[in-house]
Amino acid sequence: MITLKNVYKSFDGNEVLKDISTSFEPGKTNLIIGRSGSGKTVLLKSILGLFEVDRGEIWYNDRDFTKISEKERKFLRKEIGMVFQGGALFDSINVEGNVRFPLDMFTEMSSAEKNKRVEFCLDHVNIEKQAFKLSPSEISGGMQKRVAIARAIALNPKYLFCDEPNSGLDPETATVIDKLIQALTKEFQMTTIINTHDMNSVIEIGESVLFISKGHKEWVGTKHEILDSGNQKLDDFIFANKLYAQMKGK
Ligand SMILES: Nc1ncnc2c1ncn2[C@@H]1O[C@H](COP(=O)(O)OP(=O)(O)OP(=O)(O)O)[C@@H](O)[C@H]1O
Repeated sequence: MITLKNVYKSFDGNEVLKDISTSFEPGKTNLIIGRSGSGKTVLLKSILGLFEVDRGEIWYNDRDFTKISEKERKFLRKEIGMVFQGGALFDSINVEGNVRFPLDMFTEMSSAEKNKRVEFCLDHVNIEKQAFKLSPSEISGGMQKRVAIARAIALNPKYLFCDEPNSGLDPETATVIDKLIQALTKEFQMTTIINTHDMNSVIEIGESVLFISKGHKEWVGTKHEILDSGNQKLDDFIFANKLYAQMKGK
């Protein structure tokens, strides 16, 4: 569980996050949605500790990230997996090398143990053995995302962060990636937070959806509640997409 209490963040007097309090539960895909510039990335980076917040608390279970020492932060970071926008694989190393990378960096595992873990992770994201030796540029965009997910779960994280995980993918492949993240979240009981613009993701895997507008928390609910939220800003955001306007009869 990750819990935020009254989080504020500003840049040069420009308040980007305003009094955000919310929680993200384990075993669930927790989505953060909002217009471009609403503060989603700043929020994600603040939770990750990549930005220091001005005020407020960020709890990872019983640890307040804003209060713990740098040593404790380093330890906590090992419990976090990250899927970056665009995948961010290392192109100079092959598929299995990308997944082995965090194991080389952060564990004392033997070579055989690492091989086993790499195979386990790639198998979990349905990457076949023939692709293990290929370089990222030799595989499709959807496969690259799956390898990025395999790398993110390599250290068996308690917390998984995904920044626009299906950007640049066709809708069908995007759904495969969304469902894969959801399945892994359940299997490993991770607290997963996903930044997305994609209403299809909301409808597919929006078990908990946080809508932010101009840095404010506007609404939290499930995909089942979102079409009838009664929140005007959320309606304006959702129904800007004609398909959802039709679903609602607008
Ligand atoms: N490092 C920074 N320095 C100054 N201002 C920043 C910084 N990062 C973000 N901002 C500002 O914070 C606001 C929110 O940006 P953010 O990137 O969080 O939006 P977003 O909701 O993620 O948008 P998008 O969906 O387009 O990625 C913007 O006004 C942006 O200019």
